[in-house]
Amino acid sequence: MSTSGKLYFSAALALGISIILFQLYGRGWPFGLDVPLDIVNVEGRGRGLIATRDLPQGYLILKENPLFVIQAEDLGRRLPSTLSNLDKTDREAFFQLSFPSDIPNSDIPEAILRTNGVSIRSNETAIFRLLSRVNHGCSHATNSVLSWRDNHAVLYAIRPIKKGEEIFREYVPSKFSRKVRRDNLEALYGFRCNCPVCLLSPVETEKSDIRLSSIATIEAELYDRNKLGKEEADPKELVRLAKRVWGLGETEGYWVGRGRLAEEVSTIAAAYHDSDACRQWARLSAEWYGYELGRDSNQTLRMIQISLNPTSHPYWGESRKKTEIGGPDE
Ligand SMILES: C[S@@+](CC[C@H](N)C(=O)[O-])C[C@H]1O[C@@H](n2cnc3c(N)ncnc32)[C@H](O)[C@@H]1O
Repeated sequence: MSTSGKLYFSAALALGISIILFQLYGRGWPFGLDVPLDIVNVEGRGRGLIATRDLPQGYLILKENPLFVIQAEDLGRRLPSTLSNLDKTDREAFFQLSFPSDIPNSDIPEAILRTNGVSIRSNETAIFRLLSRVNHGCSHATNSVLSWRDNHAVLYAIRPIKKGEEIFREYVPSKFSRKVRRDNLEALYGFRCNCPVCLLSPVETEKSDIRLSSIATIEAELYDRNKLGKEEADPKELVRLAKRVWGLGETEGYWVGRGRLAEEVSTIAAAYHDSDACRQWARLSAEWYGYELGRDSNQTLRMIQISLNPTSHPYWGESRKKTEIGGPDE
């Protein structure tokens, strides 16, 4: 090979290796974002992420390693050493994240952490370059779900997202009236929610509030596990409640938690010995866990396993009564 050929080959090899390393370490494409997202200013919410093309339901929008993970307690002592252990690029990325404007300089690091920290396990908070840019959206504004795997976070599209749409996730559950949601967010995160659902007209807000409050009340009753298998529990009534929640969620456009809801009904079916219903509800649950948490998530795989073998359900035959529950379409 000629000298110029060797040079050309080495340059191409070096470029290839650097691209692979960037991908592996989740830093993204060196000349821009390697994800179908852009960071833009959004009215009333600072900066946010928008989709740069249509994303289908269940799409893995982002998979990201945190800049760091920190124990939530005793932050004042841990944060300075955590930041000084970061390399220069990561430290700069941290200081580019947002924080309230009225903060004295000495409090900025902690303010950045509080504004952008994502709770990943009980008592652990993580900071991300990109995921920390996702704004909160209540109810049907939420179009993505963030979950934590062993050492990285994933963000899935819970519904199809159009090119130019902002990506929202729930910082806290939003099955409350607008006033309660906004007060919660203000108390916990220090901002007044300006998501599209909180900006609905008073008439639309009232309708949405009624649906969300009903979902919360009915779910609380449904998830009261003690009811399962008790003599007084009426499995058909529990399934009716689950279908009611599903229907209200459909009208509201609020789909977060459908994997768990369908799993609950598969559990009722298992407890009351209805293998057909258990199989069908477990299949539905696997489908929705797939959208929310990924098709390779433990939850999805567990529900696929149950759909293949309903009697392997841990609650199989828990009740002495045998009852036909019926599938999702009945
Ligand atoms: C994790 S950061 C999200 C990214 C941030 N908007 C930015 O400019 O980098 C959280 C902060 O964004 C703003 N924010 C997020 N969701 C919001 C919403 N629904 N309404 C108003 N502000 C919001 C608040 O200032 C909040 O403290």
